[in-house]
Amino acid sequence: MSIDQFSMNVKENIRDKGKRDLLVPKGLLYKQPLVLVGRTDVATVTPWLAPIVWEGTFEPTLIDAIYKQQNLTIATTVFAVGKYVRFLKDFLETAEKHYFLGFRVHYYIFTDQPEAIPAVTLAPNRTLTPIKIPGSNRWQEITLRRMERLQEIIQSHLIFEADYIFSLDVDSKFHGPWGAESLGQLVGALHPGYFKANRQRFPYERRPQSQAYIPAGEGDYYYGGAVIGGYLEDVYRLAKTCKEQLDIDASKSIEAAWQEESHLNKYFLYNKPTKVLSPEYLWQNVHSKPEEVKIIRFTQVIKNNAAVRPNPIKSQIAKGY
Ligand SMILES: CC(=O)N[C@H]1[C@@H](OP(=O)(O)OP(=O)(O)OC[C@H]2O[C@@H](n3ccc(=O)[nH]c3=O)[C@H](O)[C@@H]2O)O[C@H](CO)[C@H](O)[C@@H]1O
Ligand SMILES: [Mn+2]
Repeated sequence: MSIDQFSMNVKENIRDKGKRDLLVPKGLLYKQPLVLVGRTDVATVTPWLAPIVWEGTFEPTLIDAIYKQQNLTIATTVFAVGKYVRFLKDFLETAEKHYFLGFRVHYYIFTDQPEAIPAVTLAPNRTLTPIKIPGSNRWQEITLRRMERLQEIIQSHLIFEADYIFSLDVDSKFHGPWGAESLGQLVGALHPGYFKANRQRFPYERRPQSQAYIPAGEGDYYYGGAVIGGYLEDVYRLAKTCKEQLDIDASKSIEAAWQEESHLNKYFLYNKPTKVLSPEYLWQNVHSKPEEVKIIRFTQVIKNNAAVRPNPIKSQIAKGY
């Protein structure tokens, strides 16, 4: 399928469903939005005027009511290769308690062991499709290959089946509500290790030979590779671009500091996300919870990399925190 054909299919898909207007059910009651009252301890908007989503910046009753009317399907892709299948049970069980409750969610589990997917009871309107892929003896290969798989599945299936997509790390658990406030055209999440850091400290790729190179003095935020979301068309373009950049790097035998996460950061620098999720949506319990983080919605579980990765390397076991 050509890109033009693909874009047309996406547009048809959207037009047919008549979605994306923010229609509110008549008579819905919610707290008055006040122009002079809001979060003052954190930035709630980027310099390019994309919302940064924090507790207290949105009204869940209102947002959910708006988006429920759109009859959406949220595709959610998760990779569980090798020993990472052990994370699926908690991931799915906690997602069923907190993630897009009341919405149609379609999980796509990419794994080398479909038989090891645990039988978790899903709420009505929620389904799970296993997709068998080969294993690998390098964890870096598994994480970076996600971009290629994402591109393929969006193009071949998801544009016909879903309205939004999230790609999430499997070594994660939900602890608090994650709903329609996270939806947008192109969505990234702030990495919990760097939201207070000076941009000089961000672990961007710093070698000019890599396509993921970000020069000193540039960069907005450090985004985590564990959460990518948006419209299918936009995430398709992101995945396709990152995959191409990863291939160019591979042809020069260079691998960016944090694989596809480095390429994602490069992409978001020049193709800004339209919505940015605060670290509430990507937490790690190794950090003590600061005052600004009122609620933790999604965390990376503390894992013993040596025990779960096919090729643990000491220097890569901890990222600058
Ligand atoms: C919090 C966060 O933003 N994490 C990112 C970070 O390290 P992480 O330490 O979070 O990377 P990770 O080991 O969790 O790997 C990322 C994901 O790849 C999959 N996987 C990985 C290895 C394996 O053997 N089997 C398997 O299925 C699995 O879905 C996992 O969640 O950097 C990685 C790239 O270097 C990814 O960008 C991660 O998203
Ligand atoms: Mn992870």
